[in-house]
Amino acid sequence: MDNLLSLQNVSWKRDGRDILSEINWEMKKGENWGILGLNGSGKTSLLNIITAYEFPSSGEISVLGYSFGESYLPDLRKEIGFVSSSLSRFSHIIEYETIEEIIVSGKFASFGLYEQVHQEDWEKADELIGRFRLESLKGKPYKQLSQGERRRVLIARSLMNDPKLLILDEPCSGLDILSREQVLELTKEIVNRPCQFVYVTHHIEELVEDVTHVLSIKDGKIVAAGPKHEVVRDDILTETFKLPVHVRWEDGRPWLSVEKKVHA
Ligand SMILES: Nc1ncnc2c1ncn2[C@@H]1O[C@H](COP(=O)(O)OP(=O)(O)OP(=O)(O)O)[C@@H](O)[C@H]1O
Repeated sequence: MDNLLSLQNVSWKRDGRDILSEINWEMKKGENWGILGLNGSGKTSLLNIITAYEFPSSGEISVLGYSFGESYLPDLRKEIGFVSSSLSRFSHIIEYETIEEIIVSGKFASFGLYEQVHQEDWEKADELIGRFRLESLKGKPYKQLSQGERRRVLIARSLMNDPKLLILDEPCSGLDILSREQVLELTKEIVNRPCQFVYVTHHIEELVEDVTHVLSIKDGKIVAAGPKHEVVRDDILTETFKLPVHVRWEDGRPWLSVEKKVHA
C-alpha cells in the first residue's frame, strides 16, 4: 500500500449543491498533510468523506487500503484516530473521569469505560502519559483541566489503539499561544510512531516542520495540493483566503500577513 489515501474525481452534493467538486488527492507513505481553507470551504466535508462518515456522490476513494464501495468501512474507522475541538461536546460524559481513564478509553473508541481494561492497557496509557508529559495531571478529573491540557489528553487518547492515520481537526482552536505551542510539539510524538497525520487549520503558522504537504481548498475545490513549500506561497494563499496575503518563513515555519486593509 503506497498510498495511505487516494481520492479520484470525488464530488459530494447536498441539496442540489456541489459541496466538494472533483477532488483529486493522494497521500503517500511518510507524508503528513495540512489542510487549509476558509470557513465553509469544505474541510470538514472532506474529513467526513475520508473517515467514511459520508459517502461521495461520485468518484473513487481508497483509504488505508479500504476501497469505498467494496470494503467494510466500519473496520476502516477503527484504524483512523480523530481529534477535534468539537469533541468537547462530550465533556459532560467524561467530566469526572481521570485522565488515565480517558486515555485508556481510546482503546475502545468510547467516551466512558464500559469494557474490561487489562493491565497492559493501563501500562500503555501510562506510557502515553509519560510521552505527552501529562504526569502532573494524573488522577485529575477532566473538568479540572485547562483547554490546552484537555487537547493534549485527547491527542494521547487517540493514539491508544495505534491508528495508522490520525486526523487533527483544528486541534489548537481557542488556545492561547503557550497551549498552542505545547499541542504543536506533540506532532513529534505522532511521527515517531507508525502513524501519519492530517492537520486541518485556518492558521498557516500551525504548519510545523512535521507537516510535509499541504492541500488548500476554496469553495469545495482544490486550489493546490503538494509539498508544503510549493503550496504555501503568496499567490496560492491569496486565492485560497480570498484576500491579498504575504507569507514569511521563519526557521522553516510560515507566517501570514495581510497585504492591505480589507473592508467587510
Ligand atoms: N450535511 C450537509 N448538508 C448541506 N450542506 C452542508 C452539509 N455539510 C456541510 N454543508 C455545507 O457545505 C459547505 C462546507 O462546509 P464544511 O463544514 O465542510 O466547511 P469547513 O471548511 O469545514 O468550515 P469551518 O472552517 O467553518 O468548519 C458549507 O457551506 C456548509 O454549509
